[in-house]
Amino acid sequence: MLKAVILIGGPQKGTRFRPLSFEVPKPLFPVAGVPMIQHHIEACAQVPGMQEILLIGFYQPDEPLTQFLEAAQQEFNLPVRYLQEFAPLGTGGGLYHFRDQILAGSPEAFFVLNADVCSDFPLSAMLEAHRRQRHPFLLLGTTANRTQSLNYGCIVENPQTHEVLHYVEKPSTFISDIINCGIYLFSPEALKPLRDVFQRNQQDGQLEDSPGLWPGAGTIRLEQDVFSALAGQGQIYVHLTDGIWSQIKSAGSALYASRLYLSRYQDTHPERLAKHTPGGPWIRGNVYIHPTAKEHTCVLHSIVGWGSTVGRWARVEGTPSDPNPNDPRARMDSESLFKDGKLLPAITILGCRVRIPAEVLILNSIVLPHKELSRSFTNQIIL
Ligand SMILES: Nc1nc2c(ncn2[C@@H]2O[C@H](COP(=O)(O)OP(=O)(O)O[C@H]3O[C@H](CO)[C@@H](O)[C@H](O)[C@@H]3O)[C@@H](O)[C@H]2O)c(=O)[nH]1
Repeated sequence: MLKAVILIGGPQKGTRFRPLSFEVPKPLFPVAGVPMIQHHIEACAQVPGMQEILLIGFYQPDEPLTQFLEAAQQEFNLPVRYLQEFAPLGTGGGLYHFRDQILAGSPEAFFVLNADVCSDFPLSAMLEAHRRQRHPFLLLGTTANRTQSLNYGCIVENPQTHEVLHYVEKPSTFISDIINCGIYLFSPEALKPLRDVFQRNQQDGQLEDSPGLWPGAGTIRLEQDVFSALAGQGQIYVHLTDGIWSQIKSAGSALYASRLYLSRYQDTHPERLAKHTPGGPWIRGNVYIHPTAKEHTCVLHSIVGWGSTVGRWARVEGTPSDPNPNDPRARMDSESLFKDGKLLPAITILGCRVRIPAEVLILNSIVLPHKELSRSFTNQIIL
């Protein structure tokens, strides 16, 4: 029997996702037409023996989250429950705090997934690898180029055994081009080192300063406190993948992730892709059309918030910030909005209930919710 835990964080996280995260918590933001974590849940539900999926985070369980959980339980015929941390306990604190719930029913192993990643989730392959060796920790790893690797957890492996010999979270200089995907398979024994960190934290008192995290003993950073500490001791292994994978940190990366998932829909969900119908729009590429959308305008490389309207013959356009197509190891850059005091050209984002009149151009701009524009704008943040 297996379980899965999805780490969904909380309201202080996902600030690079504003203004989109004002309307809906980031883990529920639609990517390729469905909430971001629905892709995770679908992948977990397909693994034979999956018994339960637990979401751990520090959001208040509000209406959208409750509705999502109910719908997911029905669709996948599995318990999908939310466990709320009393404070931000870090990526490992919630796992330790809710250990009894995770281990209830004695699962053979449990997956742990960061909510803000897009992947084809090779969970069955990870399970096979785990069953061969039964090590406490199995990390999914992929490659990144030298510069971009510094934005991730970096893994030095033994290429023969795939043991993790050295792990550094977001190093300041190059360590390895193998990066941590934030997708793990843990055996029940993995909770023992978490208990050791908890007990050490209790003895040592005040934790070293970790911005945004609760300063109590219950806070555990999976990456620094566990992976770095246990690397080279025969407990942590890496499973390498060259499948699709990207982080979803900003609106630009959500758009890129949508593209990756849409390209998989041909195989996984052909019913979600728009088809050409007589008299309907001409469909080029892999397209998801929201049932409420009416097409009579040009929207490119943009995210349009709920309830927004774009007038006829208007053009809403952004500049995609996709990884360099000429570098097979390139990943999304952790984008910053400004360079040398200037707004960088990026995707256009319309917050919710924005009104764009007919026949205007909105280019490389971010429009905050509830704005009614009366003219064209280029390279602006409209407050
Ligand atoms: N429940 C809970 N979840 C949390 C907390 N803090 C973060 N998370 C969740 O844990 C995941 C990781 O978040 P970050 O702490 O922001 O780390 P990161 O910068 O995304 O880096 C992590 O992911 C990379 C891959 O995307 C890794 O390369 C890196 O090593 C690390 O694991 C996200 O899904 C986030 O919502 C917390 O206190 N509580």
